[in-house]
Amino acid sequence: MLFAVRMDVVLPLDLDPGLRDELLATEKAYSQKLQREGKWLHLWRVVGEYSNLSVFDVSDNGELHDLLWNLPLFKYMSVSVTPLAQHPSALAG
Ligand SMILES: O=C(O)CC1=CCC(=O)O1
Repeated sequence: MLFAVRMDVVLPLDLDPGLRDELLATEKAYSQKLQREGKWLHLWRVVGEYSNLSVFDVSDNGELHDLLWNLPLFKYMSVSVTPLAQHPSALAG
């Protein structure tokens, strides 16, 4: 199942710089592991915002929920999820 996910990140201004660096490094490693596993298909920066648009390929809603819940930055994000289906006019699926 494919899902488009938008993540908007807001880090507290007073977040300890060491903790911030550690969180970002952990987030990067986590996302790259899921990309290598073929679960996180696309990861795009939204121009001008601390946000990304991503596409996930997972088995069901529960797997997506768990992947998102375990994002190291999850507590600093707003997340919106859009389930995707094939478009009948699409050349590539
Ligand atoms: O920077 C972001 O958009 C948050 C994020 C998601 C995966 C990652 O590595 O950073």
